[in-house]
Amino acid sequence: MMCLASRSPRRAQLLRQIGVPFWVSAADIDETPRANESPAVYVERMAREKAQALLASTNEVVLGADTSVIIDGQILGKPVDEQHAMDMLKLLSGRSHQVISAVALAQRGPDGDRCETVVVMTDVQFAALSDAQIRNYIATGEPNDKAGAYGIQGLGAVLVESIQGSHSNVVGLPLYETAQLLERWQVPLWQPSASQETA
Ligand SMILES: Cc1cn([C@H]2C[C@H](O)[C@@H](COP(=O)(O)OP(=O)(O)OP(=O)(O)O)O2)c(=O)[nH]c1=O
Repeated sequence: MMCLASRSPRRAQLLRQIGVPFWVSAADIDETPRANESPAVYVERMAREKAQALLASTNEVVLGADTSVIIDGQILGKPVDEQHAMDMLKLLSGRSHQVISAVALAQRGPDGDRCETVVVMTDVQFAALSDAQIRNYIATGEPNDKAGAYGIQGLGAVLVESIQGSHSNVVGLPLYETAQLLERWQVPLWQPSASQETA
């Protein structure tokens, strides 16, 4: 059975949505971007390192993923505190930004490790937010564990005017592209036993 190398409840739910059976095991990796590393390269490297970190402990296919918000060439990860969340939401207010997610599949093999990645970008147009709206949103606690300090799948839907591209990519796992990758690796989808919780 596939291993999901992620502590994100969103990623687990998205995988269940498409009926992929999996178990969860996550390792800690250093998530610091390298000097002059482009956002797409960084996000892809993070997905790969999250998956590869588990190859020492399983022979199964491992899926790792990473999501970052990009604005003005800057990579926004998760806010470290409320001030940081406020700064991020002010920056996003009234503008469009990119959400980049990468998915990596990795597996040990007799002839060496295998790894394949896919990187997906979605444009997100934010509404113009008042300071009071930003404060109220932060007070809900939703921004805490999310790249760019918002969740499009939750209360944050109110802040998003429109998107161009994949919605699941913004939530943390681009389902169409992930399914294509899984099919190439012959990992089964649409298994009834895996999708019960979201049916
Ligand atoms: C932009 C956006 C991000 N997010 C979340 C998805 C990711 O969980 C998180 C980005 O952080 P990540 O570092 O990509 O993932 P994670 O630390 O939550 O989980 P793991 O590394 O164990 O896989 O932000 C949303 O849930 N909704 C959104 O609209």
